[in-house]
Amino acid sequence: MVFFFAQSLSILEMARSVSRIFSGFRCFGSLPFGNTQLKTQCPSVLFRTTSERTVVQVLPSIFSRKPRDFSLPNSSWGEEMMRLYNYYNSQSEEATEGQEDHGEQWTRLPSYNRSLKYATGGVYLSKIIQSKARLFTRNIRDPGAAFEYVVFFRQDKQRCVCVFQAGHLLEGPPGHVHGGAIATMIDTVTGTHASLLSAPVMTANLNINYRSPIPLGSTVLIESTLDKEEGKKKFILCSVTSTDGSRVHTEATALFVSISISHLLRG
Ligand SMILES: CCCCCCCCCCCCCCCC(=O)SCCNC(=O)CCNC(=O)[C@H](O)C(C)(C)COP(=O)(O)OP(=O)(O)OC[C@H]1O[C@@H](n2cnc3c(N)ncnc32)[C@H](O)[C@@H]1OP(=O)(O)O
Repeated sequence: MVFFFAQSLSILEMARSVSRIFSGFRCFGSLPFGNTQLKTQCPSVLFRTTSERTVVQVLPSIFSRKPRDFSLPNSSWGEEMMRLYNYYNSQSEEATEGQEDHGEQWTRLPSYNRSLKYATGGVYLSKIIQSKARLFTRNIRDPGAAFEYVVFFRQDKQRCVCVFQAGHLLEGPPGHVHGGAIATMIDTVTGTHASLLSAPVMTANLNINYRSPIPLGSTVLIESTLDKEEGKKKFILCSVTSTDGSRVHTEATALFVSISISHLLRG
């Protein structure tokens, strides 16, 4: 279960927004959740029952520990993964001060192993929903064993590109990546894209055509573009190709629907 807060903003605002996602939930207000209400008061967070008994009060220092950003290079990243990371990263420097930013550069999106833990107040939502919850794609400790990926976003083109290296634990057909693992990555990239447009969102529909198998251990590009927006619906197109673009592995369309937080808490 994943949700995030972001707005469609200029690229500099976007970068700030990305870092805010995980420090978000500040001044979250109160949320209806069965008989329990979560009330935040900046700078401290109060978690109360309906009888107004304070269960715990937390100071901001608890949230200051910096989480690991899994979208940064590690020793398992192969040559092609590093080459593409460096390529997109070299085009993603922040605009210098005073320079107008039109979102014409790539922005690398950080990626953590929990959706909620590092959000101010979110730790309590995390406890309510499931205290041991971890992001599906980031829950295998052995670097390189499963999903190694980094997502970049370009606002002016409404495009995400993900460099994905598929580890040995993702085997489906012998020597090749499992279709469910490919679907997971498509959902992740298109879901990230949709959430940048308006969050929180959930996948309503995902259509996938598998065109050619992806060799295990290889690096591929997953690209998403915004097809159209209709009210709270976001239609996203996605393709998975070899890194030189010569081979189409997978094509997909995805529909995301904006939801309210209470939709998630209802279960
Ligand atoms: C800055 C950012 C950094 C990002 C940092 C990243 C953090 C890391 C990222 C990881 C990213 C992972 C992303 C994973 C995302 C999931 O995997 S979500 C999990 C899988 N999805 C689910 O479990 C969803 C289950 N379904 C539901 O909850 C509800 O059916 C939905 C989808 C929310 C829709 O319910 P609803 O809000 O009541 O909407 P409803 O009124 O029924 O329909 C609204 C509209 O959508 C249409 N619709 C609804 N469902 C469908 C459907 N299946 N097909 C076609 N149309 C549909 C309706 O027809 C309606 O259309 P209109 O009449 O408005 O034209």
